[in-house]
Amino acid sequence: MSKSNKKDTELKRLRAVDRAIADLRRGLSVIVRGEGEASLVLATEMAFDVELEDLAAKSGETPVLALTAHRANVLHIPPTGDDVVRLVIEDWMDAPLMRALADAVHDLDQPFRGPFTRLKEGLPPSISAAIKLVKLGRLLPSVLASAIPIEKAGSLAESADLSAVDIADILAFEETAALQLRKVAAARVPLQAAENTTFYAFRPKDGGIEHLAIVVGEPNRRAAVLARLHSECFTGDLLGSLKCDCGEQLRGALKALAEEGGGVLLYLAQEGRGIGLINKLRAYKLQEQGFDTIDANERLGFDADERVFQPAAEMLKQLGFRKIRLMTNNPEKVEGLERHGIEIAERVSHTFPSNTHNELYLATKKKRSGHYL
Ligand SMILES: Nc1nc2c(ncn2[C@@H]2O[C@H](COP(=O)(O)OP(=O)(O)OP(=O)(O)O)[C@@H](O)[C@H]2O)c(=O)[nH]1
Ligand SMILES: [Zn+2]
Repeated sequence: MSKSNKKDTELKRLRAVDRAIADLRRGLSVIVRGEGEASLVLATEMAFDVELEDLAAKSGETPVLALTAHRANVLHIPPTGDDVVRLVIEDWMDAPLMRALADAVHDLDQPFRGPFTRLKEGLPPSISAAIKLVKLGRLLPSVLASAIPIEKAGSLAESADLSAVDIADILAFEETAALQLRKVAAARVPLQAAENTTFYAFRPKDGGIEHLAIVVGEPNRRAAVLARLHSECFTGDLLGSLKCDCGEQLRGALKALAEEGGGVLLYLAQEGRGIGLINKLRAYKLQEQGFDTIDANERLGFDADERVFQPAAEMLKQLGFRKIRLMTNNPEKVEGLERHGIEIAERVSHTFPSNTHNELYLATKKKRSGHYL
């Protein structure tokens, strides 16, 4: 395949995933196609009567409800050995119950009816990929899925005006988007903490999720450059939430970079460790109920940390920073960057005093996530 054809194909694939995400977020069903099998899927949190009727009408089948193994465990559904667990939809299960199965916020005030019947054999890869797809859309990781014959997927997509996306494209999405990142804007923005500062905006070629690199001063690219990877935190960065240490870490990093005379801060669109702001607020609600930051993520069905570090590595490389001194307490950031070709010459501790609201959060990161603190 020629270089330009390959690029066209990659863009088409990114676009197919992006379109499917947009539709799922609107409560529309989409087709996920695998090798010889396909599913029509709907995000469970968007399942109301109308959407469920539409799903059944289009597929001609009763769907199954798919959850992650984390979420199934919380619902006391025994494991199946797969990452995704499917439940049979029974007559007594209505739309509010289905949504409540996906959303842990009501676990304590609405004890679930049951027993549930789970399907133990033959998990279709299209359902696992659909869970990945709703996660990419920052929705709760649960779908309603009906099997459709693969040979009918194309005609159904056309006749019902549905998005159709291949499993392989969903699985490759984050990596492809990261490798397609390019600088689309650069401007000097003097900051209180660092007057000589330039912002670079990176955007994948398909117009997907944008990230920022903030270069302070004049970093010496021949030496290991002081660097910080900061995941977006609307509550902490902008509003000074006391539940986390993000605001202090952000401002502290800029100050340290200025004192050093040069360095780089990546501001990554990975709100809530990659689960998105709405899901982070759901996790905070669970934290009000007494669960810690990791259990809250897992009760919602997510992993403790859903971030990938390829976009960060790609931005560093494009800016000419191949060797860095990384300000972090998180061993996964060090490993994640190294895996993608960035040399970490040194890990620089990046700790700030706790307050009464974030004490437990910081202690949990140390105790359960292996953070150096
Ligand atoms: N899901 C979830 N995300 C949170 C919570 N508290 C903070 N965050 C998010 O966690 C991210 C903070 O990440 P970082 O500042 O990179 O922190 P870190 O992974 O602890 O690593 P270092 O600060 O580098 O040591 C931001 O995206 C926050 O929105 C929480 O309780 N739940
Ligand atoms: Zn935060």
